[in-house]
This record gives sequence, C-alpha cells and structure tokens, in this order.
Amino acid sequence: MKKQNKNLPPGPSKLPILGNLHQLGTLPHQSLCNLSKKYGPVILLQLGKVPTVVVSSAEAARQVLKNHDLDCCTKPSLAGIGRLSYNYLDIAFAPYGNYWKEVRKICVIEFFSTKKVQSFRFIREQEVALLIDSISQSSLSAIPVDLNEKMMYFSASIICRTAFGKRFEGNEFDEGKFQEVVRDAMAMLGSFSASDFLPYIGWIIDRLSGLQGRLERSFLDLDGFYQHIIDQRLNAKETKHEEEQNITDTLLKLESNQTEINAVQFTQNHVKAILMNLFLGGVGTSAITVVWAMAELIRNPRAMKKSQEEIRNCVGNKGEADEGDIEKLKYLKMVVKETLRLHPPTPLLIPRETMSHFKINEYDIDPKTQVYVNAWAIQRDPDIWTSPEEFVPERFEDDIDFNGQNYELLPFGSGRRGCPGVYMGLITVELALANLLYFFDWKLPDGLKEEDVNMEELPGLAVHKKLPLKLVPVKYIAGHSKI
Ligand code: HEM
Repeated sequence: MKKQNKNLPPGPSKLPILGNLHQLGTLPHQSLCNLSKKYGPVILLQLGKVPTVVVSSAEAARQVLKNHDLDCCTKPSLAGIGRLSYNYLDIAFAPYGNYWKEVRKICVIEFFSTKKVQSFRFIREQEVALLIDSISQSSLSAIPVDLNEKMMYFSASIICRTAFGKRFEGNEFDEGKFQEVVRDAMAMLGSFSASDFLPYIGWIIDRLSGLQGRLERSFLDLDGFYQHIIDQRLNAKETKHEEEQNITDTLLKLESNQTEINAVQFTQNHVKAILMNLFLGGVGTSAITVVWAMAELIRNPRAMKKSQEEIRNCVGNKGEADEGDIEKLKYLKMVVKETLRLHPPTPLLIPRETMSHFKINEYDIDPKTQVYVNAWAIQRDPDIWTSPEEFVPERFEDDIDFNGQNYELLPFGSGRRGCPGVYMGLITVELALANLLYFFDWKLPDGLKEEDVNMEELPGLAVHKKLPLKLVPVKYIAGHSKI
C-alpha cells in the first residue's frame, strides 16, 4: 500500500532523529494518557526509528487484544529485555511462535493451572503466618512497618518455595540489595533505552547515561541468583521424591534430556530465562498491589473499616483468614479490583509488535509497529468510570471480572499474551490483604495525616510506589480492638 493512501493514526509532530521520544517523560503511561486526551484513543508516535501506536480506550483495546490479537502478539526486540531474557528465551518477551507456545504450555501445566496453584495453598498460608508474626513484633513497640519491604519478602518467599523449592532468605543478594535488584530489573525491562530507538548513536547515550552499566549489574545479580537455584536443585536431585518436583526440575529435565523445542536444544539459559519470568513476574506485581491497596485504605478510613468488619465477621475467633474464607469476602475482592483499576502494576501491559497490516478505527496499522495498550489511561477514563480518580470499591458491586473480556479493566492484559498468573497473583494478594486487615488496625506514623500519604509512582515495567509505605500496626484482639 502506498504511503499517501494510508490513513495513519493522528499524533503530535516529531523532532528530527528523536521523533517523539522527548514526550514520554519519566512516567510514560501518564504522558501518553495526556497525549491521548489531545489526539484521541489511537495515536501514532515515532520513538526515534520505531513507529509506535498507543491505544487508550476500551474499544480500541478490544480491537487490539481481541479482533487483531493474532496480528500483534509478537514482541519487539529491545536491548534491556534481550539481555535480561537471555535473548528472548523466556515467555513474556519471546517472539510469537512455536517456542513461546511450547514453554507457555509447559509452565501452565506445571505451575499456573488452578490445580497446581491450589496445591501450593499450604505454602501461602505458612508464609502469611510468618508475615503476621513479624509484623506482630513491630506492633509490640508501635514501630512503623515498611510494608514495601515486608510484601516484597513475602511474595519472593512464595515464588521461591513454589517455583524453586527453597525458602527466600534474602541473603541470595548482597545485604539489603534484594528490593533494589528487583526494582532495577523492572526499570530496565520497562526502560526506553536510546540504543533501541536511535540508530548509530544510541549505545553511546546509554553508556554515558549509565543505563548500560545498570543493565549489566542487574543481569549479573539475577544470573548469579538463578545459577544458585539451579545448582541447588541439581545437587538435591538424588534425594528428591517425585512429589517434591517443581517447575525448575521440569525445566532442568528438558535440558538434561537434550530436548529440542522448535528445533533448538533447551539449555540452562532457557531455564534461567523462564525463572526470570516467574521471579520478576510474580514478586513485584503481587507485592505492589498489596502496598497500593494499603495506601488507598489508610487514606480512606471508611473503606478500611468496612473491609475489616467484613473479614472479622467472617473469620470470627478462628484465628486467621484462610483461603476457604476468601470467596466469602465480597468487599475485599472489590477493594482489590479498585486497587488494580487505579494502580495496574504494569500500566502499559507488555509492549507488542504487529506482524501484519490491519486497521483500528479506520486507521492503518503497519507491520513492525510497536503497540502499547495504556491500561492505566483506560482504567481512569471518565467516559467509563464515575469520579475515576477516587477510590470507591463499591463501583464493583455489579461484578466486572478479570476474565480478559472486560476491556475497561485490564490489569492482567488479555488475549494470547495475557497473564497466565492471574489466579496465583489474585489469591496471593487477597490472602495477604485479608490477614493484614484481620490481625491489625493500622495507623499513620505520628504527625502524618491521611492526605499526606505520598502516592507518587516509580517508573518501570512494573510501577512501584515511589516512597515506602510505613504504617503502625496495632494488634486487634477479636471482640475488642486496642484502638
Ligand atoms: C497482581 C498480579 C499480576 C499482575 C497484575 C500481572 C500482570 C500482567 C500483565 C499486564 C501481563 C501482560 C499481558 C498482556 O500484555 O496482555 C502479564 C504477563 C505475564 N505474567 Fe503476570 N501479572 C501478575 C502476576 C503474575 C504472576 C504471579 C506470575 C508468575 C509467577 C506472572 C507471570 C507472567 C508471565 C510469564 C507473563 C507473560 C505471558 C506471555 O507473554 O505469554 N504474572 N502479567
């Protein structure tokens, strides 16, 4: 098709060489939301050399993720992602094709299926008990608890035990570096590095800005961690019973059997790339969601009280909320939905790349175009949501689900590349939140008011809360709160 006959999506004018790169700002989902308010729900940008379409309405998202899912379900090649995924050998960033289909299928059967996730129930419940114990210590002396730190350790422990068969001790990374390593890796996976967009000179900019150094450090930290897991599993090989086998063992077996997937022999790099997805995909997202939920609840005492009453009435004197209680906690589920609406952990989902020509809203979309679905913008769209900036869990009384068919609520994405960890992520978040609210009343540290809680975001593929959320836990004793 000739260029002049094409009806390309609208967009802002471009600078030479940079195109629209300078308009991404530090939080691209917010900058892109502002651009879509001016130019419409489907916009075309030029990020250096890369044409990029951003969709920001539920209807346009439906066209991308449903009608044209197959046209745009491969992934762009980006420098940071290439390094951290051992050259796209993982699931999330692998190009569409037989390799991706096969490894996703193996991981769904061995790790993400409802049956497997349910079999990990005792691990989640044990880890929640440990989390509550450690917060109880702080409550004795009314010390504020850093919920970012607690939740990152909690979700790392669950992923390590379920996927790697070991507890997460924290000392796998140098002292205190664990949160930094995860946040840095997520920042690298979501970064717009100059070498991806600017031919010839990009790598020089990345070297001077320190991005390349950070990327290499991130890679080496994580590579050492995966190597340690692999060595441990190989050493424990002789002593393991069949029922103690986990997804890491399954992947290592593919390697030792010299299995070929898509005519390529499975190696330890393939194993490490998939471990990367399970670790980074699972740890940050669940932890971030609990932290944002607690930040919203402390700013909204009415919703906090309503949720606590529901949980405490349901659990009574039983001693803890277990997974059997979760289905009964309707308001808690609404709180989680409202949190994921306002704070989708990956606000631009994971970028895709088109494989063929198609149309959205009469606009021509070319092959090899990068596509972002701005879930953050859609989930705050005033045409869909009343008072979209306000935290109102009650808006979910008319059950909208995360089944990938409601394009106004997309925290897990949709279509072929949709998140396979929905059930695992949700049950982890709901169980942790239910127990945090059952066992404790929560106060802001002295001198802070509800409106002072900082809600700024940290840029990255997964958007963390910029400042740690520190709250004072006050142990609740069934029947009489100490407050
Ligand atoms: C609150 C929890 C979670 C949220 C909000 C979340 C969100 C997402 C999103 C938005 C995507 C991209 C979907 C798309 O582009 O359409 C994704 C993909 C993915 N997620 Fe999750 N996720 C969560 C939990 C998990 C967990 C617990 C794991 C693993 C332990 C996981 C592993 C993955 C993987 C492997 C993919 C790539 C799928 C593919 O490309 O085929 N996620 N997730």
